[in-house]
Amino acid sequence: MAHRLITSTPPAVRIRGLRRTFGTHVVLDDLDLDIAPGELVALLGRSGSGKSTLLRILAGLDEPQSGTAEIDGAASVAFQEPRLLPWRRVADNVGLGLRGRGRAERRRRAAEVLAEVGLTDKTDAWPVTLSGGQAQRASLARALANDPELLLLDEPFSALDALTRIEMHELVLRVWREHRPSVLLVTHDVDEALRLADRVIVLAEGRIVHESPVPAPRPRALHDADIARRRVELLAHLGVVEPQSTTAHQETA
Ligand SMILES: Nc1ncnc2c1ncn2[C@@H]1O[C@H](COP(=O)(O)OP(=O)(O)OP(=O)(O)O)[C@@H](O)[C@H]1O
Repeated sequence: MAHRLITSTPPAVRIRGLRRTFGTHVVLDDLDLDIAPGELVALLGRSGSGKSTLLRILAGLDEPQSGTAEIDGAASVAFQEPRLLPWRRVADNVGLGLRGRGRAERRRRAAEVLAEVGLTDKTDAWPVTLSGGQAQRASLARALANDPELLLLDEPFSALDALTRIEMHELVLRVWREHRPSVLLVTHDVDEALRLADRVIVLAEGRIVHESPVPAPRPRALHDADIARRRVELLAHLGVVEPQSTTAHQETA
C-alpha cells in the first residue's frame, strides 16, 4: 500500500520501495512515504519497528539494500542523547556542522541559533555543566545551524522530565513556524505526536500501517474529541488497545 500525500508541490522527502534487512530480519519492507515541504510528521512504532533505521537512512548514516530516499535539500538530525563533544564548548559543538566556513562565521552562526533556543548564556560553557534540557537545546541548535530543509528528530525529548519536555515542544513548534523545515519526529509518545504533528504515521513490520492527519489548530487540547478519537485509533494500530475500542469510541465521539 503506497502512502502518498496528494500535493501539487513536489515533496521534500520522497521514499520509494525502501528495504533494509539485518541478516534475515526485515526491518524496512518496501516502504513508501512522502513528506511535503514544511510538513511536521510524527513517526510512531513499537520498539524495534525500524523508526531509527528509517531516520538513519534519511540522515545518510545507514544504507538501504534497495529503494530510494530522496531529500530536496539538506537534512540535520538531533538524537535522544544530545551527543555533544565534552571537550568542546557549547558554541563550538553547535558550529561543528558548519565545515567549510571560517571560525568567525561559525561563531556568529552558533551565537544566532543559541539565542534562538534560549542558550546565549551557555555559549562558552562546557557540555558537562548543562542540564538535560539545556543539552537538548544545544543539540537542537546544532541541528538548526546549517538551516536544514529537513529536520530529523529521534526521540529528542524522551529522556526529559515532563515540564522540560513541554518547553521543548513549544521550542520546536516556534522554530518550525519560523523556518518551516520539514520535520520527521520519531517518538514513542502518542500524545506528543498528536500535540505537535500535521500527520502521525505508524510503522509496524517494516511498513506504514496507519496514518492520521491532525487538522486541529495548535496549541491543541488533548481532551478534544477528535484528538481523543485519534489517540485510541493510534493506540489500536500500535497494538496497545483492542481495535474494537476504536470503533466504540468513534461511535460515541
Ligand atoms: N546495526 C544493526 N545490526 C543488527 N540489527 C540492527 C541494527 N540496527 C538495528 N537493528 C535491528 O533493527 C530493528 C529496528 O531497529 P530500530 O532501532 O530502527 O528500531 P526502533 O523502532 O527505532 O526501536 P526503538 O523504539 O526501541 O528505538 C531492531 O530489531 C534492531 O535490533
